[in-house]
Amino acid sequence: MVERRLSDLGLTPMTGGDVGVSGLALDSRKVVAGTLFAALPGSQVHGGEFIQYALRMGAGAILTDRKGAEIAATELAASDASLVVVEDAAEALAHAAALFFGAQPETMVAVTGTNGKTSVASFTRQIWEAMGRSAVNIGTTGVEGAFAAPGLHTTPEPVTLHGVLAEMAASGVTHAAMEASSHGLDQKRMDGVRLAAAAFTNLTQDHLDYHGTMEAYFEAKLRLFTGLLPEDGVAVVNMDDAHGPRVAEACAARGIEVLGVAQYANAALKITGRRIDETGQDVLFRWQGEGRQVRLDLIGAFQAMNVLTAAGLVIAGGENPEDVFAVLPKMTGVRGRMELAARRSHGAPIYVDYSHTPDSLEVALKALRPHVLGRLVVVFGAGGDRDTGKRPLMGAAAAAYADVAFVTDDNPRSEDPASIRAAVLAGCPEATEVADRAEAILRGVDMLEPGDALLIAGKGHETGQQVGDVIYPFDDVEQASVAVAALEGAI
Ligand SMILES: CC(=O)N[C@H]1[C@@H](OP(=O)(O)OP(=O)(O)OC[C@H]2O[C@@H](n3ccc(=O)[nH]c3=O)[C@H](O)[C@@H]2O)O[C@H](CO)[C@@H](O)[C@@H]1O[C@H](C)C(=O)N[C@@H](C)C(=O)N[C@H](CCC(=O)O)C(=O)O
Ligand SMILES: Nc1ncnc2c1ncn2[C@@H]1O[C@H](COP(=O)(O)OP(=O)(O)OP(=O)(O)O)[C@@H](O)[C@H]1O
Ligand SMILES: N[C@H](CCC[C@H](N)C(=O)O)C(=O)O
Ligand SMILES: [Mg+2]
Repeated sequence: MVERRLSDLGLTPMTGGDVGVSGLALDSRKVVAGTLFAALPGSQVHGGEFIQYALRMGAGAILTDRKGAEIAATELAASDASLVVVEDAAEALAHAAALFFGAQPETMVAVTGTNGKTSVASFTRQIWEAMGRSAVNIGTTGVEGAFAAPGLHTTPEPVTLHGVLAEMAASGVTHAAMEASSHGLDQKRMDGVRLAAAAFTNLTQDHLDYHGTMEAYFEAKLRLFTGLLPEDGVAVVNMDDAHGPRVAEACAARGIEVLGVAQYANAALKITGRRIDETGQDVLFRWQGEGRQVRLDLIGAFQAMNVLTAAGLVIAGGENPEDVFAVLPKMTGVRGRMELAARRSHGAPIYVDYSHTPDSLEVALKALRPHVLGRLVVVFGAGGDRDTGKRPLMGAAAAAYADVAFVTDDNPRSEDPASIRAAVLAGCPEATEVADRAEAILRGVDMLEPGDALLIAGKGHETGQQVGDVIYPFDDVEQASVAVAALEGAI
């Protein structure tokens, strides 16, 4: 078993010796003899409350802040475990985890923003792979690519993160693109990652339950550029977004090179034209003033922005731009993002998309509109135990950009599903309420006529419907086919 001294992890004990620790844990329930337990402040409770249990399980060292040390003062005084007290225990843990596990892929990039992180991370990995690199993307969909692991968090906590980074580096992965969620940035989950580049996609309303205000939400995202990206790193910034120029300014103030991406504003990588067709789009863009054309088999202008943002990250990571542009036509859509899930026999398509914010619902519906001759139907809901303010705004987006809307459940979690639906319906009073998601999908599919299209929004790649603490198996893509088969009698 690997043992590392506290000093090798950048930690100086206040009491006790420079002991060796055999593992790291930020959850007391995972402590075994010899572990360093990091007692971090939480949103519900301070981890200091659990120091007593960690000590009972044989923790060799405790890392915490002054408050944590105060909470467990009696137990700590009675224990011979080493105690490290720092101002910011989460940050210290992130760096300690990076040192404990040691290796990470040589080239790592990160992407933040309200929408598009998973898509950009996946396209970045796809570009690297098409260029012959051993690459992964890490985020909402787990670890995908040359190394696979299931995901729990969009940005995993540092012990899990660095454990998996070291494993993938040992197995030969050299390139990784990861999602930086606002929770992850705020909780310093990825402070120990060495970044070559970082991207910003956009900022619109989400997660105000956690951050309180849009400004605090933005500040959390900005940390990627002001706190994590080193000065020799490159920032890839969507200059069309209202917050893009602020990200660029913050980078410039630190001497960080900015590579802008845009379709409207000025930028190094700029989309200048687009022709859409049934299966995708031909995109004209300029790179440092020179025009180019690329074919993308992806639906939606936003996907072209995501692909170019990924191209920017790969270029920023040191690859030759010509080689990068040459592989862009190979990009395939990300599971559950504008995925063609099924078709009625008369041709009407059914798309599944992970839009679960007001902006992404609007973006997804607008992206489909030019492909639809008849009516655009949407089935959607809003998650429980999440930002409540976004519910009527999602309703309003559906009312404005779809012709017919069904409001249903999407992971009500601990909340009363009917009141979530009522909050959504406040924004789209003409929508039809159908509590059961399978039934809502069936009704959406049933009403499709030739020329119509259905968007099933909100769950994307998810395979469960969480009601209370129970996750029932549920897959929108599968339900789309089930509905078509049920209606057309061909299972
Ligand atoms: C709101 C939030 O981000 N919560 C995360 C946070 O928990 P917390 O601050 O609420 O923790 P707490 O319950 O107050 O406990 C404080 C500390 O005591 C520890 N503890 C707790 C109980 C115990 O018995 N022993 C113990 O040691 C906890 O591990 C924690 O370190 O730290 C925990 C440990 O890392 C996370 O598991 C937990 O994620 C929860 C489960 C969660 O749902 N997070 C979501 C909202 C999230 O992070 N989402 C973003 C993506 C969002 C997006 O962009 O769409 C993500 O990156 O996945
Ligand atoms: N660049 C973009 N601008 C606006 N909307 C987008 C963009 N990219 C994707 N979307 C929309 O947002 C949805 C989620 O996309 P994606 O999973 O890539 O985002 P994410 O940031 O990883 O989300 P999460 O925070 O839940 O992990 C998509 O299904 C699509 O509807
Ligand atoms: N990462 C997002 C996922 C939301 C997906 C949607 N299906 C929901 O449950 O709200 C969140 O935790 O807010
Ligand atoms: Mg994601």
